[in-house]
Amino acid sequence: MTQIKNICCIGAGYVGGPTMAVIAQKCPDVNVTVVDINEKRIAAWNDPNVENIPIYEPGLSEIVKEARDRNLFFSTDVNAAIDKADMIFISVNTPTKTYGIGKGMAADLKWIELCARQIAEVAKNDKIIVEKSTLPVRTAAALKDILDNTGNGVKYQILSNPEFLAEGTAVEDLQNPDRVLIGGDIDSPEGKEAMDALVNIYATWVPKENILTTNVWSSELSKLTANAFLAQRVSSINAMSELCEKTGADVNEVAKAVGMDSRVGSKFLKASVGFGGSCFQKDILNLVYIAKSFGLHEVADYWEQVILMNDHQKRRFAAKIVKTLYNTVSGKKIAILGWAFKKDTNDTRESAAIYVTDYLLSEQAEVVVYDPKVKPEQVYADLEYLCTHSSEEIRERVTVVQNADEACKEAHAIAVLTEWDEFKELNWKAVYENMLKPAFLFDGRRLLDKKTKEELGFEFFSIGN
Ligand SMILES: NC(=O)C1=CN([C@@H]2O[C@H](COP(=O)(O)OP(=O)(O)OC[C@H]3O[C@@H](n4cnc5c(N)ncnc54)[C@H](O)[C@@H]3O)[C@@H](O)[C@H]2O)C=CC1
Ligand SMILES: O=C(O)[C@H]1O[C@H](OP(=O)(O)OP(=O)(O)OC[C@H]2O[C@@H](n3ccc(=O)[nH]c3=O)[C@H](O)[C@@H]2O)[C@H](O)[C@@H](O)[C@@H]1O
Repeated sequence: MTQIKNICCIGAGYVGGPTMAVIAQKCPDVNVTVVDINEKRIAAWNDPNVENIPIYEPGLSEIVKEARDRNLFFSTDVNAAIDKADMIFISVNTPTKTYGIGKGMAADLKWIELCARQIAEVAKNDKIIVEKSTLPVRTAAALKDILDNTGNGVKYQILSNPEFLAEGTAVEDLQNPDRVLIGGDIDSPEGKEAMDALVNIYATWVPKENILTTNVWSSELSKLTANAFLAQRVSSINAMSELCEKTGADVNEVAKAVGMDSRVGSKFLKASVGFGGSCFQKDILNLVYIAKSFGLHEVADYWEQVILMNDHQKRRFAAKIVKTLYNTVSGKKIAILGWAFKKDTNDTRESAAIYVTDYLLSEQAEVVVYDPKVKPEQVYADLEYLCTHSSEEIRERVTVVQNADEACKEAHAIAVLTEWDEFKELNWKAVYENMLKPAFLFDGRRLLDKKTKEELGFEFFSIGN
């Protein structure tokens, strides 16, 4: 049986970093090297002060502290790590294509292909390649094509091992996963052996019955399907939130009543200003693109509606602010509480806050942002990326401050866009007193209690109520 001694992971991002840290923690006899072309990111992973690692996740810095320089290494020497490894995880970014065929929908596999070509060039002995990135179904065939055509006699097994962690709970999700999914060439002895090698890594801490093995295509497609199902639940409850606002029903009560049916389940039924994050939108768009490319237009339209509903939810929340403030926010100060796409992460990719702020800027608002974990430069970069407003305008009209009280001072309105716990604990009485009146409070996360806020004097609006 193949005994894995050296693992290399290409990509030291939100998935590669935490996933490899947990493997290194649980398997002290395996050397794990995480490599990346981004020198700044690798330097941050190696920062002597472990609090400065580039990704904020509860519990992660402790694990890095325990394993780093024991059997967990971060490096920019990609070739050396590939050469040494028996097993190579590919955990690079697979964003939506921004050019050419499939622009705005298909996954851009440029970075995946570069990894395959680099492995093909460097490898001198047989390797197990593990797709950790989220990929379109049948990508393994393309990888195999590239790897098998070098003519240097090296043999590869390609496994699909999609990651299901959610940001903000990555460590907990990795340590106690609902399931680990491994797809491989189940029909050949070599394929089976490679799968067993990866099963054995996870079996160090995951019960065997939670480790699922399938063929490669099922594994690749299951990841896109899982994200589509999760996002679809959020869009479904968000659709109901708008109907609740018109009818006097309360979306939290509806979600509870519906979710208590064990066939439905209670998770992922929290109405919000819209889902964000680097993956839901990109993975569903990718699914839509794949369906279309097979001519399955009804399938494509069905899933696309999840995205359209999400866009609508973000837009209607921003529009509600403008309409409530007497149809104009021009020159008015709006405080944005929370910029990350969910609490307990510093990741802002596709965060609803970006789109709401962009909308408010188009209405000429003055925006003040506070988020406990997001740096000012990230806020500016996120807005600039949309290209709706010039960099000068954004820097003139958007201010990023260091605490919530400062953000809310003399504001016309507050919008809560990330459900950080600390926003619940603010001195809301003082916040109210320091605002212009009437003081409007828009809760995009159903985080705050309506009754107590109204008692303080706020004009309070929350999603689905
Ligand atoms: N962020 C998340 O919570 C989850 C993400 N995924 C999937 O995992 C994959 C990675 O996602 P993230 O970690 O969020 O991305 P990320 O953007 O945080 O990290 C990717 C890293 O790969 C590096 N990279 C790209 N090409 C490279 C190359 N040729 N050689 C060396 N390094 C290279 C980049 O510099 C970057 O640091 C994506 O396919 C994503 O869909 C899956 C589950 C959860
Ligand atoms: O492939 C991925 O990247 C990951 O995508 C999601 O994880 P993540 O995006 O990190 O975070 P989620 O907890 O799923 O939240 C996504 C968005 O939906 C929102 N959401 C979530 C749940 C809910 O009930 N309501 C709601 O609005 C969150 O606020 C957030 O903006 C999935 O939950 C992970 O299983 C998957 O591995």
